[in-house]
Amino acid sequence: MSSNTSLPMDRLDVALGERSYPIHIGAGLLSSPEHLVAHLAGRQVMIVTNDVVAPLYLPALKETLNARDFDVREVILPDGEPTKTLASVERIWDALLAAGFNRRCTLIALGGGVIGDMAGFAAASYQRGVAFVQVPTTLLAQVDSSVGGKTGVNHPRGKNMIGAFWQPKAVIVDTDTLATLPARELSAGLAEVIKYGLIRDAAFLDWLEANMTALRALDGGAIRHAILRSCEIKAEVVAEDETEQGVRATLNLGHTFGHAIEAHQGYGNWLHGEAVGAGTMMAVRLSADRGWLSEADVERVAGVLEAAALPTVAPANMSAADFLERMRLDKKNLDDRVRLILLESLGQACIRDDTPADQLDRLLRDFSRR
Ligand SMILES: NC(=O)c1ccc[n+]([C@@H]2O[C@H](COP(=O)([O-])OP(=O)(O)OC[C@H]3O[C@@H](n4cnc5c(N)ncnc54)[C@H](O)[C@@H]3O)[C@@H](O)[C@H]2O)c1
Ligand SMILES: O=C(O)C(=O)C[C@@H](O)[C@H](O)[C@H](O)COP(=O)(O)O
Ligand SMILES: [Zn+2]
Repeated sequence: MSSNTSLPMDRLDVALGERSYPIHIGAGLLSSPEHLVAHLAGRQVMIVTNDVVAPLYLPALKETLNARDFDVREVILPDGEPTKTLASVERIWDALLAAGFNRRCTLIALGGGVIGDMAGFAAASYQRGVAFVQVPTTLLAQVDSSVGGKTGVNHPRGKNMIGAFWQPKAVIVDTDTLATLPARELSAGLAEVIKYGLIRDAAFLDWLEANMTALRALDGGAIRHAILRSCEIKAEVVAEDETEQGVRATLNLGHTFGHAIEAHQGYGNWLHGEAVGAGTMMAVRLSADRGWLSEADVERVAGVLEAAALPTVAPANMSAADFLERMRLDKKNLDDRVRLILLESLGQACIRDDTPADQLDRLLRDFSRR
């Protein structure tokens, strides 16, 4: 732990050469904006947020930046996954142009993953690229979406189909913001936390099983450890493979199925983390069908997902054909094979495009029948 303010704080770095950046994690960081201010490119600052987060956290952030003489503007978008569209990004571009902001401006993404992904894409594309800082306020954004530079929007045919890799200048995680997060959203974030244990750290999975009650009760120590270990794993993977040529794809465990669920159900009806929960169960079942996991492993994963109050079955209204139609469009596919993230063991992921068609079909039918 490093501490260069009066607040206890952890610091990690995402090692990407000249695009490297810090992740600061601590309680109350929004009220001590030094870390944020250090990463603002010039005086022009555009805060991008939504109408749920704005009343909670925008006034204090604006006040501290105004007090330091920044030219602070804001865009307040409607809440939710349905607004993760190019039209919303256009609203951010419009606000930047209306303010006369130049290439030395900085965007601040204040909110969950939806805001972070859109603000990041607006930053990647405004005047061919300006700085942005992530201030994630959901657990999901604090453990996953704020780190790694995947930015973009949804297309009706598929999740995150339009976007760019564009790294933030810093990630500022104020764990106090989780106090206002609805329980359903906390569970959605836990899906990505569980993912890290499954793909890369069996000991972390053991720890999650033992600490799920504390996490759901927002125990400070447990939350801090979960965020720190998740960010460490994500930073490590991203540093190894920034643009998903290989190992980064393992961060997609459960997502091929999950993204199909989100798009098919209509964006926002199943939360991203909920769809990833069900999708993870499908990937785990398939890994067992392929002979890599035991039935006891499958039960363990179902147990930890259920303890996090996440779904472990697919939506009743989705057929195998519905799944396959969406899965064929997945960004990981390189030719006409479906590329899936599976588990060789709990804590060890693999990337496979050799699932026999009849085995995949049986899995999809089994999950569709539940
Ligand atoms: N870029 C990446 O690497 C990456 C990784 C994972 C997920 N994602 C994307 O992130 C999105 C999901 O992010 P999310 O789960 O944060 O959803 P979200 O951004 O919709 O936020 C969830 C809900 O919580 C509200 N909220 C945010 N902070 C709050 C707070 N502190 N108190 C009360 N309410 C608060 C939001 O307004 C929203 O209603 C999806 O679009 C997903 O595709 C991206
Ligand atoms: O950072 C990554 O890489 C991930 O895959 C993290 C995922 O949790 C996240 O949902 C991501 O947005 C999915 O990316 P996509 O390329 O499958 O759209
Ligand atoms: Zn995800």
